Amino acid sequence: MIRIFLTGYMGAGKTTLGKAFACEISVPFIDLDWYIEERFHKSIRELFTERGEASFRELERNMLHEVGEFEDVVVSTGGGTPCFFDNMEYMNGCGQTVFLDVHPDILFRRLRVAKLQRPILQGKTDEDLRTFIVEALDKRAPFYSQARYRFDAGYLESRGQIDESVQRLRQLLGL
Ligand SMILES: Nc1ncnc2c1ncn2[C@@H]1O[C@H](COP(=O)(O)OP(=O)(O)O)[C@@H](O)[C@H]1O
Ligand SMILES: O=C(O)C1=C[C@@H](OP(=O)(O)O)[C@@H](O)[C@H](O)C1
Ligand SMILES: [Mg+2]
Repeated sequence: MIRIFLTGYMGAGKTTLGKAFACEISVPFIDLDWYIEERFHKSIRELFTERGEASFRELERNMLHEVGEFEDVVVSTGGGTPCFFDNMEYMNGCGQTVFLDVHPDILFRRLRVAKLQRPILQGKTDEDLRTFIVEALDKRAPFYSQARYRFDAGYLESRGQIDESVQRLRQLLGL
């Protein structure tokens, strides 16, 4: 049985790599954000706005427990998932956890063009965004570092790099 959780900051590549990796090893893929959006018929952005973050985190935990029961699955979590409740402990208890480690400069480059979909980054100037990423990584590091594996996901800019990363992840996990 294969149950893998990909964790890491926004823009680390959890969705991109998770999807390609699951396809490569022929295991169903679940992106926790998409799973939540389908279940509630709302975007993550709407759920944040309507309920507030605390309530979003509760439903995120509930949905994590739901997908954590699936057998043979690659799950891409949301960037904040490991940092609330005992979510990290839960994931370590039922599957293999991977922290996608990416340098803040690369995260900044990716997120400045993809911040609209992410409620937490809304309305930030470039300067704000850079500082915000560095500070958030500092706060979240104690959670991400509890993942069993650490993977350098700084190379996802082209199809070729994604393929190469998929193979590297495969080796890391011995699959
Ligand atoms: N070459 C690139 N140039 C700009 N943005 C990129 C590039 N590659 C990926 N991104 C962006 O970086 C983010 C990383 O991918 P994603 O898999 O969504 O990360 P995560 O799920 O960890 O938040 C995406 O939002 C994507 O739009
Ligand atoms: O870091 C966070 O707190 C969040 C990350 C997002 O997922 P991605 O990391 O896939 O962008 C999404 O769950 C939500 O916007 C909150
Ligand atoms: Mg994602």
